[in-house]
Amino acid sequence: MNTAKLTDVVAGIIWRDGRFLAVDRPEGKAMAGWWEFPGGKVNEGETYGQALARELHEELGITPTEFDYWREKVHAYEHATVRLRFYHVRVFLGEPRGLEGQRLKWLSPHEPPNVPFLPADEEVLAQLARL
Ligand SMILES: Nc1nc2c([nH]c(=O)n2[C@@H]2O[C@H](COP(=O)(O)OP(=O)(O)OP(=O)(O)O)[C@@H](O)[C@H]2O)c(=O)[nH]1
Ligand SMILES: [Mg+2]
Repeated sequence: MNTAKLTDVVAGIIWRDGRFLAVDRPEGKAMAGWWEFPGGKVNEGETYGQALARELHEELGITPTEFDYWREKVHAYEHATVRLRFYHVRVFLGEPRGLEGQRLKWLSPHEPPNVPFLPADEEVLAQLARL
């Protein structure tokens, strides 16, 4: 694995009433049509927490106020190897909206998602179901 090209990504598992938020990747983005946890690439000079708050604000218009690091997952795609850091977001301000044209779904961790999640997320979903 080429770790020199590791891309750091943060993603939020945003909880409400026992469900978490899934979004799809809109046309124009790499891997459009796949579903994921909202988030994105960490910028230089940013902490992971700052990156998470920025991405959730850019993509959904919300401000996370209570979140905890959960686990990481390294996955090699053809174009890049990503190191995903997942956070449980328990409390946030604002109502999530798909500001980049994403569709939103609140999913139960105990039911099959019935939408195609990014390959790197499959193991994460399976672990969520066991929490
Ligand atoms: N946000 C997010 N990205 C994921 C997940 N799983 C996963 O493999 N990725 C990968 O992580 C990488 C970065 O995510 P991103 O495209 O959201 O980055 P970004 O918001 O900064 O987008 P941009 O590059 O268009 O500005 C992509 O290669 C994406 O495929 C996930 O659950 N959430
Ligand atoms: Mg993103």
